[in-house]
Amino acid sequence: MPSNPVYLGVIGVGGVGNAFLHQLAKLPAPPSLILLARSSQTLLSPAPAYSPAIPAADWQTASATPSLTKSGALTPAEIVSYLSSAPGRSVLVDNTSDPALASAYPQFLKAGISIVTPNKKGFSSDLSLWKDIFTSAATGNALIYHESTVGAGLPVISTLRDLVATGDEVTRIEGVFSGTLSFLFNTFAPVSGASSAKWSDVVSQAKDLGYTEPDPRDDLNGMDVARKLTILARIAGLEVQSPNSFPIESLIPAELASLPSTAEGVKEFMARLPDFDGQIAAVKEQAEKEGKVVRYVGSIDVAAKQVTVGLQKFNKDSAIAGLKGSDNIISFYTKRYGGNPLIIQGGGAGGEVTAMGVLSDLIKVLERL
Ligand SMILES: NC(=O)C1=CN([C@@H]2O[C@H](COP(=O)(O)OP(=O)(O)OC[C@H]3O[C@@H](n4cnc5c(N)ncnc54)[C@H](OP(=O)(O)O)[C@@H]3O)[C@@H](O)[C@H]2O)C=CC1
Ligand SMILES: N[C@@H](CC=O)C(=O)O
Ligand code: NA
Repeated sequence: MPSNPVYLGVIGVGGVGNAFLHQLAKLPAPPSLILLARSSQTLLSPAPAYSPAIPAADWQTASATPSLTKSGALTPAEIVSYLSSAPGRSVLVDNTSDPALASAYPQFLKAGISIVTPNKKGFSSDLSLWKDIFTSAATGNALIYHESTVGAGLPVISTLRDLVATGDEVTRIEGVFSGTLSFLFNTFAPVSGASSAKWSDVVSQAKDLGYTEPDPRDDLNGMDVARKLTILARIAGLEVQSPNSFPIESLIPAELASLPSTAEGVKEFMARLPDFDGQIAAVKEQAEKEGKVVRYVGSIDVAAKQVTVGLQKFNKDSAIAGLKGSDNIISFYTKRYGGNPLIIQGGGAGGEVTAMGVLSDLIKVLERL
């Protein structure tokens, strides 16, 4: 056993969680995976030995291993207690989008458990939670990394933190922040060639490709973009109270806006969405008449303390109009970079690229613990 062993708890085995576990298994010396949970099941390495470890690549069959302990869902307090009693430092990887787990991060951090996550909820809900997370990390001497909360694995958070830490002045951040909405508009309203794709079909495709949030309405209503901008604005120094502090343009048809936030609600939404394909087709046609394409963008004007989220029309030869697939493009305007912004571009959604951001954060934690 290494002299300073690190123990790992992973929650969530969906598109991102599954890709993360497979990437983790390929590390030359992965930390010991001792807790693996999904919504209703938990697998544990039995205490007090915290051994054997759960095989990350074979997690789907691991629950049949007699030497591992199986249980239902544990509370955050039970997970804190289990991980903090491990015979070494421990790290929680939250691959869910659960707000309740995110609001328990301070408990983990105060107990010295570091956190790595693509879950935006902890960093983009009330400002008080954001502050509590970072003060709790300092109190518990724990680390917290969340690169994949913006731009999936693209180095967006680390770049912004580096700009700020080195004393640059960030004046504006703008671009395409949603892999789902990028894919939808790039497919539905491409710059070259005509597309006969129906909006609702492309939404189903984005869901099947693992680009959407667990509830795709969180992408279509602009909230996912608003959460990402809230995170970036806070790192840039703005005290944004919540993602509802600024107007957000929703692409959800008004008739479907009050469906419940349940699995049945998602099902009904997807089933009825084709009835409203004409609404977004009209937006596309209006842009076409002007020789433009429509795209969903966001921007933060740091000096004016203003955040905007919504549709805009773009000339067909612009960088934003020409994006492909699920690409994000994020431009940082700063004092040092002057009129030519620092630009980050590439795939901004999907299990593999998001897991890469989570795993690279974990590697940083392992190096720094
Ligand atoms: N997909 C992407 O492209 C990107 C995703 N992200 C973020 O990554 C996170 C995961 O996304 P994704 O993998 O696509 O989502 P999925 O819906 O595919 O997976 C979610 C997983 O979380 C589990 N889960 C949900 N709630 C709980 C809970 N309370 N306790 C334990 N497990 C729970 C689910 O359990 P069960 O299996 O039982 O249903 C499932 O395994 C989200 O926060 C998302 O915003 C960030 C960047 C890009
Ligand atoms: N649903 C999100 C996933 C990444 O954050 C998106 O489409 O960008
Ligand atoms: Na990122």
